[in-house]
Amino acid sequence: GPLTPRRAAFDGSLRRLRLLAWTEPRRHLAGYVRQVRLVQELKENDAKCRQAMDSGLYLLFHRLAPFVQRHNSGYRATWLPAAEALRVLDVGGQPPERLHDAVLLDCTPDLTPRFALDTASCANKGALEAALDGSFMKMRSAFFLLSGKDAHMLSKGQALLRWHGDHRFSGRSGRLSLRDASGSKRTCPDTGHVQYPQMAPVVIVLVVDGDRCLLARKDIHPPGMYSTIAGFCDIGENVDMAVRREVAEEVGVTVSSLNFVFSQHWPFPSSSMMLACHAVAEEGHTEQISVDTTELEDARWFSRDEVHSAFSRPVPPEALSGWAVSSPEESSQAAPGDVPFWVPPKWTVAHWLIREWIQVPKLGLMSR
Ligand SMILES: NC(=O)C1=CN([C@@H]2O[C@H](COP(=O)(O)OP(=O)(O)OC[C@H]3O[C@@H](n4cnc5c(N)ncnc54)[C@H](O)[C@@H]3O)[C@@H](O)[C@H]2O)C=CC1
Ligand SMILES: [Mg+2]
Repeated sequence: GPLTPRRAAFDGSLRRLRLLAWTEPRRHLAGYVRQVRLVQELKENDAKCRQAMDSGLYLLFHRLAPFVQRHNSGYRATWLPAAEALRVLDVGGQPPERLHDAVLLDCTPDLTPRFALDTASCANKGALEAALDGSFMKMRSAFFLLSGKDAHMLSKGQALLRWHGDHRFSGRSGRLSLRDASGSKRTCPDTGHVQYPQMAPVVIVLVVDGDRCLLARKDIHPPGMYSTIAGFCDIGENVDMAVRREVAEEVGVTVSSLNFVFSQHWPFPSSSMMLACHAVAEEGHTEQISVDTTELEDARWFSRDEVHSAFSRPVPPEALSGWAVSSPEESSQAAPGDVPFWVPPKWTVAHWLIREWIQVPKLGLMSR
């Protein structure tokens, strides 16, 4: 029969997952309404948005690489005031009008608008880095080195800047389309056709069968890492259809029930909306996994104990740096088998889906 997605109501444990969503605490509710309404106004009013750029805060990028600074023993994202952003443009030999290339991200509780600006027009990246005392880092590295909040804002900024770079021309007329002041849409000058920034919906699912869960790896993954099943939604599908199809396609297992758990924006390789679920394997269909080897290198059942010990082992650093790879050439060269089984690092949906299952023993039975 049809699957019924349900919002899982795990007390307490779901609160930790909210770390990934960055919703404002309740006490700021009235302020929150003012915040979102201001953002909406800036999206609709070009003159007001350009004016807001003079007093905004900026995250800088260079050819989509986010600017980060050393902080304590790690790194942090840096919000520059408009005057600083203008100084950087000046160092890069660019006129102040370039500030208007920025895209609107959000605004702070004290109603300061925040933007992302790509300094790609400044050819000398090194000069900018020297002037700023920091560096432009590849997103794949920055995402895992920063706090969750910083990683989220950088991935949002990069996603929006990338979208503009990839959608410069109208799909209707082929002419250069025009962005609005906030960067929240592009309009075709001939036809008036409007395009909005897009995310691709992706389902990601931890399939469980009693006391074991199904994990898989691709050949581009670093050695030893097994993750959850994931796949892009086909056009016209809902979440349950996509989960059911992806699991059947990739590992030949059918699932009988499904809990939607949470969602996350994922910047790699471009913008995805990860819809994270737990699903229960259909009884009698769990013994033979048939792996689609065009997509996966291996898939197998892991016991709760195996997964538990994977969480308690430190992740090898070389494995971590190879995690978010996009092509086999980029992936780590260590031979498989050298590294014991480990799960994807924090800030990944896969990590939280697996952790949640470990911490809530009855999870797999919730909607049976
Ligand atoms: N944050 C996390 O924990 C994880 C995130 N992911 C992400 O989920 C996404 C989907 O996972 P896959 O197994 O690669 O998907 P998948 O199983 O759908 O296979 C990828 C193939 O789908 C096709 N495809 C259909 N629509 C597409 C679209 N809009 N963009 C790109 N390809 C599309 C392409 O032929 C592509 O080769 C990836 O972007 C991956 O980075 C995957 C696992 C864990
Ligand atoms: Mg897949």
